[in-house]
Amino acid sequence: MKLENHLLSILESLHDAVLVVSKDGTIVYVNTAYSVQFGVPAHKIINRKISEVEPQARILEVLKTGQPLINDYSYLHSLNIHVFANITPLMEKGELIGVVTIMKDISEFYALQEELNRYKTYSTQLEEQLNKRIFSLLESHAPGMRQAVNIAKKVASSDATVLLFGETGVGKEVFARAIHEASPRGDKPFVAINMASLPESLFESELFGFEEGAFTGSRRGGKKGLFELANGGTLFLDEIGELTPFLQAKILRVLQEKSFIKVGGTTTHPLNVRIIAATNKNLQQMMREGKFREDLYYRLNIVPITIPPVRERKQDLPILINNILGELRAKYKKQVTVTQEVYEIFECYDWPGNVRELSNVLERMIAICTKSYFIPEDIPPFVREGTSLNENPVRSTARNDEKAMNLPGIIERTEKEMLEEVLKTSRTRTEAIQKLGISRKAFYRKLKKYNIK
Ligand SMILES: Nc1ncnc2c1ncn2[C@@H]1O[C@H](COP(=O)(O)OP(=O)(O)OP(=O)(O)O)[C@@H](O)[C@H]1O
Repeated sequence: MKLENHLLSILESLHDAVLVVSKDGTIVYVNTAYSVQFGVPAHKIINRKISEVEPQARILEVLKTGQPLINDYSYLHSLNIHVFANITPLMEKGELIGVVTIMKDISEFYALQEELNRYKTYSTQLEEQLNKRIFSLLESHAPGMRQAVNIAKKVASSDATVLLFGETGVGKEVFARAIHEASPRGDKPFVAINMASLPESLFESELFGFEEGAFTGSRRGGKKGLFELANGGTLFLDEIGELTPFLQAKILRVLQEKSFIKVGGTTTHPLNVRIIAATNKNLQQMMREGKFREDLYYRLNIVPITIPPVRERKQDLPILINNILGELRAKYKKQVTVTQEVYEIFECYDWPGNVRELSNVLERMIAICTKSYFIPEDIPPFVREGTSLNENPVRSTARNDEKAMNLPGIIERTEKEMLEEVLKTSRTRTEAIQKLGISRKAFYRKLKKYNIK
């Protein structure tokens, strides 16, 4: 078979549209696929100039440059379609004699792509809204806390292991739950395990479960362990710093092998969980002292997030109080508000037990409160006293007798002296505000109250 004789038949048999223009831009050929796909009979287009038919045709560019355009997207105004085309110069003896275009109508694909993009935008918006709701408890004005929340939001969508650092009661579990809920595993279980409360003897059966007959008196049908209950979801390993070296080795093996064997069993069960661990211990220090395994530390410390204590984010007290009171109001069926004086006393306390302590204090206050607002007298004495005692132990000890006589007066005097002292040793008022750890508003209110210029 002599191919040259059959070239036209070959072009006619193609399913892609073919259009050939001569050097001067005249359309000299379109194949049947072109006419069928675009609904243009050959006689209506042949001998017309491409520049008239489609003034912005990319073919004109190839005619001008002699350079091919491969997999080139364009929109054909004359036909109202989107096409992908290979536009190739036809050369003879080194000279351009025309251009051949092979195109595919991708309008349907294009429409689907557009729809997909619309859905993607919509799902991103929904995800953002969901994230906003999930992380709403962790809203903050403090840079350290905002940074922690931002990392949590970013890492939520992945399966990366997260290690949460923070003092007791800062909200490590609240963070872990938020990361879980915002993750693709959000509709699967979230299982929290407090490592400090697990005795070594029960560790394996609690975590891995046991098979029927694993030991005398073991339950019929065996028992699922926490690892199995968390399957597909998130496992929150709280107080990881409390694990004994023996248990550290056990946990490490499971994390390395991503599988576990039930007590009394031989079958290996795959572990499909996302791990979030938390500690209030300095794990690096523990590693240096040989109390925490390095390999376990590095396996857990993929994405570390440090949650600052409340004393470093006192500007968040109104948000935290609002969050907590929201629940307490419903629980106690009382509509209680917080007065400015109460805020100010709260701001001066260091909250060593962090959000948990704040929550307990508010609950204690709401439980005994008979008015529709809290006043300083509703605040437990240790918080009110902490206001002056924490700030200057020497001065407060010296005034113990006086304190017993007139506590509010002493608090005020001490506060005034502290303000004057901090102002004296600060270059700017902003610096003083930072040192005092109170809001700008509270700072200026106090200056006015004590007539400090
Ligand atoms: N941002 C917040 N808004 C409202 N309540 C919060 C917030 N953060 C924490 N809490 C509440 O404070 C208490 C302590 O929080 P959580 O248990 O998450 O702290 P933790 O750091 O895990 O504590 P621990 O170190 O003792 O395990 C809980 O009752 C929790 O609901």
